[in-house]
Amino acid sequence: MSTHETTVTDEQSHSVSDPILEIRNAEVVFEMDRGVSRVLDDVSLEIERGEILGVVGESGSGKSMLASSTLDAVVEPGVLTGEVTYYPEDGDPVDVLDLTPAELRRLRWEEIAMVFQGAMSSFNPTMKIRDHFEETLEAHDYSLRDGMSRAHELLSDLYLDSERVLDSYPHELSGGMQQRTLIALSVVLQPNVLVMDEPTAALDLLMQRSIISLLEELKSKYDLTMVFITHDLPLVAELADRLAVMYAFELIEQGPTQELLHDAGHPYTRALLNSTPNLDAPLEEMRPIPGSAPDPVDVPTGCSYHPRCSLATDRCVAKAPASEPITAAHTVDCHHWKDAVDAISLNHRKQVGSETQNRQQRPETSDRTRTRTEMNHQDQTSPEGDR
Ligand SMILES: Nc1ncnc2c1ncn2[C@@H]1O[C@H](COP(=O)(O)OP(=O)(O)OP(=O)(O)O)[C@@H](O)[C@H]1O
Repeated sequence: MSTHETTVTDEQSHSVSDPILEIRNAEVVFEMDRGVSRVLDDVSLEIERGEILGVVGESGSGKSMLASSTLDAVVEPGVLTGEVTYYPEDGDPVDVLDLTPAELRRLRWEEIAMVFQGAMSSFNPTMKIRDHFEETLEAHDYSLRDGMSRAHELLSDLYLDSERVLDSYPHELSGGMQQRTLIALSVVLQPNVLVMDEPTAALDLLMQRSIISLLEELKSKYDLTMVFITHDLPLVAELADRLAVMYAFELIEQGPTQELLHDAGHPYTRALLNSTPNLDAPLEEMRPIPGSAPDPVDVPTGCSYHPRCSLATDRCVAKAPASEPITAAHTVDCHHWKDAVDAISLNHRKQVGSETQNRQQRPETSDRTRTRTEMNHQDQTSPEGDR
C-alpha cells in the first residue's frame, strides 16, 4: 500500500454533501505466483446523490476493479478490503461488504445496478429480450404487469421500438440497440444508482454520443445517480458533473468536470488531456504519454507516476503524495501540482467540455428531437454496423 505523507481532512477532501455511496480505503489484492498484485490501492471516493461521476484512466488502471468493489463483486481469487457504504434516502446506511449473498443480490439490482461493456455477453442468446425482463422481475418478486409496463416505457425512453425489441433475440439487435436494451433492463427495478463500466466502448462514435444524450435524459427522468467509467475522457466530459482520475490503481485527482478539464493539477491528468486523440485540437498537438503503465506486481515507490513524470524529483521517488485541495471541491495527489499548471500547458484549453456547455444552453426539446432522429437513423441504416 502507498505510504502517504499525511491524509487530507474530510472537510478538505471533497465537496460531497449528501453521499449515496462511500468507498473508504478500498484495496483489491490478487496473490499471484510472481507476487502480490494490488489492483486497487487505498481508494477512497464519495458519490453524491443525484450526480453523474465520471471515472477515467488508462486501460488497466483499476477502473473495473473500482466498479466491482462498489457491489462487492470482485472476481475470485481477488480479495477486497476496506469499506463500502450505501446510504438509502430513507433508512439506515448499508455496509455493503457485510451483506449476506441474498441481501447483496437484492442490493445489486434494486438499489445499485451495473452495466458492463459488450452487452451481448450480458444476455442469454437463447432467450428473447422479453424473457430477460420477466426473469429479472420475477427473481425480485416484482409485479410482472407493472414491471413490463415500465420496461416498455424505458425502451421507448431509449428510442427503441419496445414491442419489436421485446420480441427479439439479442443477436437480432444491433450493438447500439443491445446496449440501450441492457441499460433499460438494468433500471427496470428502479435502482437509485447506475454504475456503467465502459458502456459504449464497442459502439461507433455517433452511437456513443447518442447514448450519452439518452443517459442525461434517463438521469433526470428517473432521478438516478450515475457512475460512468471509461478511458474516453472527452466522451465522459460531456456527461459528468465531476471527474475522478485513476492512475496505477489509485485515484490521483478528482473535481468538478470543468475545473478538472481546465485546471488539472496532476501531471498525469494534464498528460492524459494532451494525449487524447478526439479532443477538438489539431492532431499535431496530441502528445502521447511517454513510458507505460505500471505492472500491479511492481508499482514504483513513492508517487507511482514518477518514472513517467517530467516534474519528478527525489521526493516523488521517496514519498507518495497526500491529497491536497486545489479548491474546496478539487483535490490532487501530487507534490508538484502548483508547478504542473505552468510546466505542462494544455493543448485544448478552449475546446474541452464545450459540448457540455453547448448542451446545457440548448433547449431540451431540440436535444430530444435531435437524439430521436439520430437513433432512428442509426437503427434503420446500420442494424449490424455497430455491433
Ligand atoms: N482476475 C484477475 N486476476 C489478476 N489480475 C487481474 C484480474 N482481473 C484484472 N486484473 C488486473 O487488475 C488490473 C486492473 O484491471 P481493471 O480491469 O480494473 O483495469 P481497467 O482500468 O478497468 O482497464 P480497462 O479499461 O482495460 O478495462 C490490471 O492490471 C489487470 O491485469
